[in-house]
Amino acid sequence: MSPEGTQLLLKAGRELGLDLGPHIPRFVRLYQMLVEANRRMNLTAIRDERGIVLKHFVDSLTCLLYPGFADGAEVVDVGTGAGFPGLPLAIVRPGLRLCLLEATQKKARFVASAIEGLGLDNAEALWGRAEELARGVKRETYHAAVVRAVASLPVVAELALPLVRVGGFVLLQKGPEVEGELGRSKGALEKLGGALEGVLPLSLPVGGEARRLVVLRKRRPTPEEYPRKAGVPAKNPLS
Ligand SMILES: C[S@@+](CC[C@H](N)C(=O)[O-])C[C@H]1O[C@@H](n2cnc3c(N)ncnc32)[C@H](O)[C@@H]1O
Repeated sequence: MSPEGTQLLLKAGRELGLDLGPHIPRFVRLYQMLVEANRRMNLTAIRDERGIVLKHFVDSLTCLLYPGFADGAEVVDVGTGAGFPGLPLAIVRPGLRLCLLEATQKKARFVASAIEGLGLDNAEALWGRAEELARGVKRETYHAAVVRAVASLPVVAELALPLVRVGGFVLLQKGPEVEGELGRSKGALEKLGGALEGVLPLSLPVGGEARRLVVLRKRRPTPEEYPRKAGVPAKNPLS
């Protein structure tokens, strides 16, 4: 990463109230690993330095504007792709324990190698589908889930809420279009044992793009029939 990229990251971090100074070596290393991996495979669509800094690193860190992440919490990142938002969260918050879940094997392999390369002992990569994990060993295991750019709200709710313990939360990183999805998701949330806790509007540092953090609270155990089999939530969203 160039000196300009580093300065941009520091400035954006300050706008979020974060001192990223101590974490710069890891972000530089992650940047290098992403650029190198993108030469070999189609890992991420955003490939320019400014885009990686603002749209991947900083956008991921906006999750921390929600004050609910307590040290010691186990957090699952559902559909982490190349590691977002999970890797930046693991870097900046060593007290959290991140599980980065991804259905595509080559992406999960990249995330595992990034965790090793960055020396993160508070993160693990998991290759699998959320539906299968939530119907098995990881059901109602996590204190929280984070989800960015995976699917519409009812679909993501069915993937993430069953993985979270009663009392925990799901944080969805969304754009302003989520306002339209909210009205159509009440039935799905009710079926899954969840409820909308709130929507936090924010602007991405530096560029000012509009974002929304949507918080779902897990109120009751999710009925056994959810999530439905792998692929069904996306094909036939709950209503
Ligand atoms: C558009 S990418 C976004 C990746 C990352 N969250 C980000 O914002 O950069 C969506 C990812 O979710 C993964 N995914 C979709 N459905 C999934 C499921 N049911 N279980 C696990 N991963 C899933 C896909 O393989 C894909 O890598």
